[in-house]
Amino acid sequence: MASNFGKTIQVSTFGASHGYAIGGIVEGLPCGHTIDIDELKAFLKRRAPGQNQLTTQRKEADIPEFLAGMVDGMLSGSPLAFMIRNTSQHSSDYNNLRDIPRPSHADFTARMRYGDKVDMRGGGHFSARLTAPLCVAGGIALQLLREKGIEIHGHLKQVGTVQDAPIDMVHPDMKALASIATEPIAMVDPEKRSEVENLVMNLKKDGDSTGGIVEVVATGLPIGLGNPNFDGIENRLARAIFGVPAIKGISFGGGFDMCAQLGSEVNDAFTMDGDKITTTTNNSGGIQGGITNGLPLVMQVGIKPTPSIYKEQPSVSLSRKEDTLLTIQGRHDPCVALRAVPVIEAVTALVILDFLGDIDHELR
Ligand SMILES: Cc1cc2nc3c(=O)[nH]c(=O)nc-3n(C[C@H](O)[C@H](O)[C@H](O)COP(=O)(O)O)c2cc1C
Ligand SMILES: C=C(O[C@@H]1CC(C(=O)O)=C[C@@H](OP(=O)(O)O)[C@H]1O)C(=O)O
Repeated sequence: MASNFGKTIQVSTFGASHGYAIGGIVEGLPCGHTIDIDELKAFLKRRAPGQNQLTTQRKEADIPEFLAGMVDGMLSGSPLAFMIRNTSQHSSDYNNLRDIPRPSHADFTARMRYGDKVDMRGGGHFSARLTAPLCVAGGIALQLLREKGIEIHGHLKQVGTVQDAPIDMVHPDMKALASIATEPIAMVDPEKRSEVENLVMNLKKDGDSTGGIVEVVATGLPIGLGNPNFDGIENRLARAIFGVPAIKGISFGGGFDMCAQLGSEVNDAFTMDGDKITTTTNNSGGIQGGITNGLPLVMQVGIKPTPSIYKEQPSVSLSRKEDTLLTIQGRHDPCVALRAVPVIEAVTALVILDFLGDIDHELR
C-alpha cells in the first residue's frame, strides 16, 4: 500500500486504526519556522474522536510526538516525522467482519486486493483515523500559509438535507467562518446548527447515518499558481482530497449547479477594482485553466453517509459464499462530515503550500 502525495511538499502517512501508532512524514518544509504547538493541538482537537455526543465515542487524545525535523518547536528543514499512539482500540468489535464485510466500507475490497491477512480492525489503514496525521501536517501548513497572508476556512454547507447560509464567493466573510471552527457543527447559521444536532441525535438513536458537503474557502492566493491540463490546482486538490475516506465528489465555485445554467448567467465578468483586475462573480471558484485567478478558491467536497450503521444489513459470508445478515458493533460517527471540516482544510493547505513550492524557492 502506498499513502503519499505532493511534489515540493511530500506527505506520507502510516499506521492503522488498531495498531500501535499512526503518523506521518513531511518532506520539503521550510527551515527555521517556529510552530505554535498549542494552536496545532487546538486544530487537532477539532477532528479528534469522542469530543461530544455527535461523534464516535472512541476517545483519543491525538497528541503528536515529533521524532525528527523539529527542534524546540522550530522546523529544522529535514524531513518532519511524527507519530500519534493509539490508546483506545476495541478490536474484538471487528471479529465478525473478517468473514462478513460491512456494506460500503473497505472490508471487502481490501481483502480482495491484499488477501485475508490484511489488518482491517477498525478499518485498518483505510480508517479515518489516518486523517489525524493529515491534520498534523496540514495544521503546520496552515500556520506557514498564514504568514504569507493565505487563510483557509471551511464550513458544513449541508448535512443531510439541512443547508447552511450560502457564502459570498467574491467577498467571503472569513472571520465568520473562522469563528465557527470550534462549533461541534461548523455551520454559520445557528438555527441550522440546532436542526443538524436534532437530525444527528435522531440518526444515532435509530442506528443510521447521513452524509454532507464540506465547503472550503482559501483567500490571499497569488494570481498564477498552478498549471494547465493534468497538474492544475483542481487536479492536485482532487488527488489529495480523495485520499480522505468517505469522499465521493468535489466541485469548485458554482459546481454542478452551473451545468444546467447559461454561459450568460455564470460567466465571471472581468472588471477593474482600482488598478486590480478582478471578476464580479466567482463561479470559477478562483481557478481558470488549472491556475488561480486571484479570487477566493472555493471548493465543495461531497461526503457519503457513514457506512458502519447499527441497523441489520444484508451482506455475504465470504467463507460460506452465501447471503447473510450483518449486525455491527463498535463506535461510529453518525455523520462523518461533522469531523471532516478540519481535515479538508488541512489537505487544502498542504496542496496550496505544495504549489507555492513550485514558484517560491524561499520556501525550500
Ligand atoms: C472524519 C471521518 C470519520 C469517519 N468515521 C467513520 C466511522 O466512525 N465509521 C465508519 O464506518 N466510517 C467512518 N468514516 C468513513 C470510512 O473510513 C470510509 O467510508 C471507509 O474507509 C471506506 O472508504 P470510502 O468511503 O472512501 O470508499 C469516516 C470518515 C471520515 C472522513
Ligand atoms: C478513531 C477514529 O475514527 C474511527 C474511524 C472509523 C473508520 O472506519 O473510518 C471507525 C471507528 O473506529 P473504531 O471502531 O476503532 O472506534 C472510528 O472511531 C478517528 O477518527 O480518530
